[in-house]
Amino acid sequence: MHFNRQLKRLEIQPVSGEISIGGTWGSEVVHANTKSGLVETESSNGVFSAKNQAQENKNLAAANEKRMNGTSYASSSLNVNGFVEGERYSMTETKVATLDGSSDGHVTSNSFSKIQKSNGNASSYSSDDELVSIEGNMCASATGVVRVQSRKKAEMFLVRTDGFSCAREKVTESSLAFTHPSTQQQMLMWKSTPKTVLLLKKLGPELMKEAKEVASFLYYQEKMNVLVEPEVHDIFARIPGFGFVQTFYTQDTSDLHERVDFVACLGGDGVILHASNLFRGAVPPVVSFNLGSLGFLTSHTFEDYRQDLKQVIHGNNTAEGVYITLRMRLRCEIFRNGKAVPGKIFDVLNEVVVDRGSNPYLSKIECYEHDRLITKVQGDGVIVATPTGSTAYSTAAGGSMVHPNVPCMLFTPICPHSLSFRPVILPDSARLELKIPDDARSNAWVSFDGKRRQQLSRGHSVRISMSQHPLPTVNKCDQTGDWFHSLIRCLNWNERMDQKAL
Ligand SMILES: NC(=O)c1ccc[n+]([C@@H]2O[C@H](COP(=O)([O-])OP(=O)(O)OC[C@H]3O[C@@H](n4cnc5c(N)ncnc54)[C@H](O)[C@@H]3O)[C@@H](O)[C@H]2O)c1
Ligand SMILES: Nc1ncnc2c1ncn2[C@@H]1O[C@H](COP(=O)(O)OP(=O)(O)OP(=O)(O)O)[C@@H](O)[C@H]1O
Repeated sequence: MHFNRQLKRLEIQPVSGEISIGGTWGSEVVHANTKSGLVETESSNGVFSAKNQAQENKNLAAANEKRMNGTSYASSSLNVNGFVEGERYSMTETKVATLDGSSDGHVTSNSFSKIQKSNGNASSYSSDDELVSIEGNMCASATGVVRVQSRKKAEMFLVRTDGFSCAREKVTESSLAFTHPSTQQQMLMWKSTPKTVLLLKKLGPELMKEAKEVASFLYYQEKMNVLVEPEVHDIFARIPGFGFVQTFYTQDTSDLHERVDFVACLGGDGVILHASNLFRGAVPPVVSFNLGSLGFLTSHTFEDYRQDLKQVIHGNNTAEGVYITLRMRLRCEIFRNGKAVPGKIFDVLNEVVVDRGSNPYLSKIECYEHDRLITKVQGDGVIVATPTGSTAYSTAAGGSMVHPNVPCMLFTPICPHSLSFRPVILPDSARLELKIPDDARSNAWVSFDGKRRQQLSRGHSVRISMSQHPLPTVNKCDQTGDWFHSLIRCLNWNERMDQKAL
C-alpha cells in the first residue's frame, strides 16, 4: 500500500475481510430444470466442478429468484482492489447482462429454459416448449426460430493510469468486480517495542501538570525516552527530577520521524495540527488526549492516559495492536509564473484556503485540475480540504462532512457570487492548481491549516495534490466509532429529542 512506505518500524494491516476474487455471475451460463426444480450452473469456460455445486446451486437459486422476479440484469458482487498471487484485479463495479428471458431477444421462452453451450453451438430446452437445435445458434421452438447467443464474452483487461504510467490488471472471467471495499480498518502492530515518544502540549505554560504526569509515567513505568519541544524543555529543565526529559533542534526536524516512535499530544485540535506541521514528511502515529475545548480529533480522555498509552505501546487485550486512522494530507506548493518558489511546500492536515484577505474586491481564482481549467472562483475564496478538514472550515462554508477513510479532497467555495456554485468532492488522484489570473482586481491570500498565511500576487498559484505522507492517529474505539462520537460530542450531529410512541 502506498501509505506504508513511510512507516519503518511498524506494520499496518487491513483488519477485516480476506481477499477473494468474486464476480463470476455475469459469465455463468445458467441451467434451470423446471420439472425437477433443480438448478444447475456451468461456468463460461465450460468446466463444471462437482465440488463447487453446492455453492453454485446457492448462486443459482439467487439467480433463479431474479429470473422469477423478471429481472433482466444481475449485478456483479461488490468488490476489490486486491492482490492475489501477484496479480491485480479490477476495482470497478459493473452490471452484467445474464442469459435469461429478457427482452433483448437472446433467449425467448415463457418458462425457464435449459441452455447448453458447447463449441459455439447452443440449444435450449423447455419443459413445455421443446426446442430443437437447427444449426449454429439457431433453435426452433413452438413459437418460431430464435437466435441463441453462444459466443463467449470477449476477454478484457483493465488499464489504470495516473497520467504518467499504466498498469494492466487482469479481469477475472471477463467480469469487473470488487472483492472487498477499498478502505478498511487499519491496525498498528509494532515489530519491536517502541522506545521514544515525542510529548507535545498546547503552547504556553498551561498543561504543565499533565505533561509532568505523562512524562514520568512514560519514563519510569514504560522505560521510554521522552522528547519535548525546546520551549517546553526550558520549563522542564527548571523542575527537579525531570532531567530525563530530552529535546531536539527545531531548525532541522527533517529526521525527527526517524527518531520518534509515536507522538502523544495534550491539548485540542490545534496541537494535532501543530504535530502535522512539525513533520513535513513521514509522521509517526499520534495519540491525542483532549485537554482543549472542542477536540474533534482528540479521541482520548486524559483520565485514561495510563491505560491508553499502555495499549499503544503493547497492544490491547484482544490483539497485539491498536486501530489507527491514516489521515490523508495535502501537499501544497506555491508557484510564481509556473516556477516553484523555493521553500514554499506545505503538507496540510485540514485544508489550504485561498481567499481575498482584507481586500474589498471579489477574489478571482482560476482552478485547474490536471492542467485543465475547471472553473473560476469569484467570491471570497475557495477551500481545498482533506476528509479530516471536512469537519472544520469546509463544513462552515457548506461542504459535506466526509469520513476520514474516504480517499478524496473537498473543493468548497467561500461565499461564491453564483447561486449554482455548490461544493464538490474530488478523488484523491486530483491535481489542483489555484491561480491568481493577471486580470484579477486584487491579490489573494493563502493559508495552510489556518496558519502560515501569505500573499499570492497575480501570476502566483498553489498546486495541490495528495501527500504521500498521511498522519496516523490512534483510535480510541475504531475509525467509524470515533468519528461519529466526535460528530455528536462536538457538533451535536442530529441531536434531537426522541419522539414518543402514539
Ligand atoms: N469559519 C470557520 O469555521 C473557520 C475559520 C477559520 C479557520 N477555521 C479552522 O481552524 C483550523 C485551525 O485550527 P486552530 O486550532 O489552529 O485555530 P483556532 O484556534 O481558530 O480553532 C479553530 C477551531 O476549529 C476546530 N477544528 C480544527 N480542526 C478541526 C477539525 N478537523 N474538525 C473539527 N474541528 C476542528 C478547533 O477545535 C477549534 O475549535 C483551520 O484549519 C480551519 O479549519 C475555521
Ligand atoms: N505546541 C504548540 N506550538 C505552537 N502552537 C501550538 C502548539 N499547540 C497548539 N498550538 C496552536 O495553538 C492554538 C490552540 O491550540 P489548541 O490545542 O488549544 O487547539 P484549539 O484550536 O483551541 O482546539 P480546541 O477547540 O479543540 O481546544 C492552535 O492554533 C494551535 O495551532
